[in-house]
Amino acid sequence: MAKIRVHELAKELGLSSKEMVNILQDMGIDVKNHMSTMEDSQVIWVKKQLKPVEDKTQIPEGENNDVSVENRIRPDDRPEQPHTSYEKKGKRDVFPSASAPNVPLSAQEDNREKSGVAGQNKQNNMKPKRDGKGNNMKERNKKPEKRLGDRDLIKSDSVEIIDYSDKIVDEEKIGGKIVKIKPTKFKKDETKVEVRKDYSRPQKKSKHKKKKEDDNKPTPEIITIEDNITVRELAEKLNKTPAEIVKKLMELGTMASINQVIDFDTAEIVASLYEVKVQREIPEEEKLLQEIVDDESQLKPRPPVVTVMGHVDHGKTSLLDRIRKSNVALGEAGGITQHIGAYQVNINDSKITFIDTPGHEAFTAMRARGANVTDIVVLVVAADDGVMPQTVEAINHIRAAGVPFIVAVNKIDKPEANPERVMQQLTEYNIVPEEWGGDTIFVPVSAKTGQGIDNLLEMILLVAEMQELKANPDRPAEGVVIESKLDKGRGPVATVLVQKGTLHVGDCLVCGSNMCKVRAMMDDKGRRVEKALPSMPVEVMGWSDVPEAGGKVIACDEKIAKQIVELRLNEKKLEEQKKSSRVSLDEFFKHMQDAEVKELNVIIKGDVQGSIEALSQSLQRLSTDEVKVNVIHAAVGAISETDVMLASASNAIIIGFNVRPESKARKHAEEEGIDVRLYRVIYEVIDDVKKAMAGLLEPEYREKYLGRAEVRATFRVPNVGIVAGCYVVEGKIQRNANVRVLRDGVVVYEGVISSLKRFKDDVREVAENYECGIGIKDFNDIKVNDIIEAYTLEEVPRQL
Ligand SMILES: Nc1nc2c(ncn2[C@@H]2O[C@H](COP(=O)(O)OP(=O)(O)OP(=O)(O)O)[C@@H](O)[C@H]2O)c(=O)[nH]1
Repeated sequence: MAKIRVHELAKELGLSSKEMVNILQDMGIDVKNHMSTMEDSQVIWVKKQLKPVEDKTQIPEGENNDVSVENRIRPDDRPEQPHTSYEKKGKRDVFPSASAPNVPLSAQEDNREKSGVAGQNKQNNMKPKRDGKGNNMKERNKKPEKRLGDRDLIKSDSVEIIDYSDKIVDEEKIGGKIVKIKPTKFKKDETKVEVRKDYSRPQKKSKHKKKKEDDNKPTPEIITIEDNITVRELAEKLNKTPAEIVKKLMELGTMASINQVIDFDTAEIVASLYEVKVQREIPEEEKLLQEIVDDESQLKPRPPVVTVMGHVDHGKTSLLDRIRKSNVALGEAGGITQHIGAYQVNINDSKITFIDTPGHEAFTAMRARGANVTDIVVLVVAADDGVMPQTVEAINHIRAAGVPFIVAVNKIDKPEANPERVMQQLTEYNIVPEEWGGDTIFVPVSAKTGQGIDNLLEMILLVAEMQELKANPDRPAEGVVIESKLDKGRGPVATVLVQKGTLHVGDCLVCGSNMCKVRAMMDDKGRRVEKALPSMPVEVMGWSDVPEAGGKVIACDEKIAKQIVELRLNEKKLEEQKKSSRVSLDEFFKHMQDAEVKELNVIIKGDVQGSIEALSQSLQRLSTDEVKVNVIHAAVGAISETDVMLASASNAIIIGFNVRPESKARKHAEEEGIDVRLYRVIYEVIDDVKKAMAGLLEPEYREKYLGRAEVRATFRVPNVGIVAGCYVVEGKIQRNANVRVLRDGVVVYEGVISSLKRFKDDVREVAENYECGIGIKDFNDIKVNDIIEAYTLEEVPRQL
């Protein structure tokens, strides 16, 4: 049965997959997601429903300047039809029908008869059956126009309808075949329409075969599978033979052997062919550790977690120190603060938690590990220096994370301070102060004198209030490791920022493949504490090993913790064997086809601002309806480790234009599997990205010269052809090499070696100054004195 996937149909109709799924579900068609498949008859019906009504003048010029042919709008020149609720203005019906939908059925019938398409109509019990027997062969053999999406429909030799309904109220002509449609809802149980592609007479089943089928176990209604399953296992679950499943997969265009592993989505599609629902088996870890869903009523306000970012020397550390010390100076018990990676301050009965490691390295490193700890960012810009490269870098990091921020204009005590200039400069990055009509809070401060610090803290609380930051304190704790170290006296120690629940001494924690029975906890002032509430940083002792910074911490039962650690250790081993699955330009198209990626995030580093801007604009202009190119960061300078971290956190590729990665960054990129591409010509970048978007990015090949042989004699070998008796004059000749035949310095043929022999023996290689017999595939015009040049093609990785 011809199938079309929802995302294919969406593409054809110029809709996003999500829109298509929604529309189909609204129409009552049973589709789960973009990978779900639809029957021919459903596709035709849907297309009819989505038929546009406007004429070509309604298509705005340049509305769709998409490069892909499928997305180009073609005017619909059919008669006007009534609007349906699913009409899309400006989108053409890409399935031009030969039949006029508004023409009465009888008239269509006539047309068909005239065109000789319809053949004998057979009444088969209550199933009106229409086939093409006796049809005009010309019509049948005529190659229909090929269009994406309906290729399967066209491919069929004939289409036969078996409709159990009383009345057929619509029909469609496909590639010379008539399909009758009953436009009822297409929910599986409701529809009774079956479309058969096979035009041959239905074969009677042999009694023997029928009996065998009867013996078969019934097809289950629902099966449960994990993320992957072998074809054999799937067959067992579906009570089918593995061969049948292999065949089904082949029909779907997937060649799989019985023992091959297929993914969940593919298995789901196969199962849907038998109308079997598929449930995902819950992973072991999820079974052990069920996520606690907090009820809205249990949530209580929690302090905001703040990170300070900005350009080097603009005063991040000074500001953090000033805030911490001024807070201690306010007479808090506990005395001198100690550095544990984060601290809390009290302002008017409210608390603010500051992450004590300034800069976007820490911020993005956390995010790269999936830990979004920051609620608010304070962007420090020195009033005497203005916006600098790292300021811009920080802005991009903040935006990529989608975190609200406040601008602290620092060093206002300096005579040369010019806060207005900072405000002006930031407008270039769409950061506009509130007093100028924008929505960003700017606070002038001096970390040196303490001026404006209280105001800054109040503004932080204000932003926090607007965010309504809440957490449930009455549940087992969850948090994140901010810093960790191996302490000589105390063993492995980690600063944990509690995010949900309350952490108690004596709790059992897991973090990665580490466990901790909390022995003792210290707050940021070095005092022992028994418990830690949400947004509170505490130093935790009792770890089995040093947990990784950025690691997620979960409190649970000790027995469960042990099982989880064991599971994770096993997974870690498997992970190491697997290759990283990060987005690379080469793989982008594959992901895109799977509709996993619709956005290509790009980081651009270049030598001069001008070329970066040009490149950035050109790349963004490549965005189409389906694929968006996002330049998440563009800056002057070498590719740094933080760029790699940002790429890792945002699943981006890095484009270096006339710059190289720093050696640390290169190493990091390799470890993380980040695609770093270096270019010297702008159009090459654009070309590659374009190709990746169109799925055409081929690896580059470089020719590697092997050697030359001179033809000294030729022999005719029966059943083989002409073989050249040669002498290797330079280098070597390899059996698997590509060759070109040179005659008087001119290439007369290029091909591959079909045989390489030393005397009577087949050999893999013949070295310089040896004789050999060379046969060239599909080439017999070899002559004495010809030169055979051998070379191989080496794939040149496009990365780095
Ligand atoms: N006059 C004046 N100097 C300041 C102020 N804030 C910081 N400084 C000085 O600026 C210099 C840099 O301050 P830091 O706090 O180290 O800056 P940073 O941004 O943390 O720098 P890195 O840690 O190197 O990125 C130091 O000499 C500070 O004393 C301020 O408000 N006024």
